[in-house]
Amino acid sequence: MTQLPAAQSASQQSSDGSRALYGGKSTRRITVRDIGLAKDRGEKWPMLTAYDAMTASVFDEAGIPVILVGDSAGNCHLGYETTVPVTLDEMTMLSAAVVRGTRRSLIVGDLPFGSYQEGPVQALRSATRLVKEAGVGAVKLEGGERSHEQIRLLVESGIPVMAHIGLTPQSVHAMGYRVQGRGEEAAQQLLRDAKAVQDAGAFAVVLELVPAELAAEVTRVLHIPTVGIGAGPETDAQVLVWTDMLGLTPGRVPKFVKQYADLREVMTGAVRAFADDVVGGTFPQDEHSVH
Ligand SMILES: Nc1nc(=O)c2c([nH]1)NC[C@@H]1CN(c3ccc(C(=O)N[C@@H](CCC(=O)O)C(=O)O)cc3)CN21
Ligand SMILES: CC(C)C(=O)C(=O)O
Ligand SMILES: [Mg+2]
Repeated sequence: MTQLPAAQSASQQSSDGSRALYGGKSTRRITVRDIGLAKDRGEKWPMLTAYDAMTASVFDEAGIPVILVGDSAGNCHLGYETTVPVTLDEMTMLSAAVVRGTRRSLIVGDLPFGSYQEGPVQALRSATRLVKEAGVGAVKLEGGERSHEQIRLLVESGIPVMAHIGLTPQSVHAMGYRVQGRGEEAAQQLLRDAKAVQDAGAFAVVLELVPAELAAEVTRVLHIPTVGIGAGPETDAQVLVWTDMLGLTPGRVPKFVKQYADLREVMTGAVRAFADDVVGGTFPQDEHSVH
């Protein structure tokens, strides 16, 4: 039996930030339990999507505690128009790559459209693939009251579930990409959805494109963490699609995106410099050659 050094066990009981999800000392893989404890401490945390091992390794090394292998891979990685065509085979392959590229981040795999809507048994079969074949620590699925039986069976089976309510993009053909929870009736429905996923055992819930005041109320009422995207500043966590926040997504991005870099411009400049060098005969030079 290895004994914990005294200094380490003392620091784990302190409130000096050493246990923080972001900026903390621990190098082991983060668990859903750690996520729950962060809410009790009032600690906010960041989440980003990733769809490949290399990008995920950057976020892991930067200390991002939770990485979502989102089905936004459909439009951000695989070239589809929406998330609707994404298959469970595709999500399994991308999730496995993200797990392989990371050491500390909790990896959440998105269940794609059609892989859980038939019912709890189908949901369990699909989630089991992401856990066994890809190695994710949790799965995410869309829907509040309508998905509570799926959430309950997964959680009873030992698979942690992140729920996702408000705008649920897999339902784009039914609801469009519109703000959810506006008006008294829609706000009551969102609150019922939030309580339903918490009661079913979800460890966290994404609130997408809901009014900031309503997201704040849901965050106060729930004991599980809320993860906002277009849901104002009061949620326990914030998530963005990585290609949006780093300026790689072509064309228009949603209004809730803050762009922290312009990777499309950086990459275009570098690629043109390479092409100019090749055409002009200035690459390769002697240092890039073998003799
Ligand atoms: N690149 C990307 N970023 C995302 O955030 C994202 C995806 N893809 N794909 C999956 C879902 C779909 N999401 C979306 C898609 C469109 C809007 C959108 O058009 N929103 C309008 C506001 C609409 C309204 O006010 O009712 C906007 O201008 O922000 C929002 C979220 C979020 N997710
Ligand atoms: C936008 C987030 C929450 C998502 O579900 C995705 O990236 O697929
Ligand atoms: Mg998704």
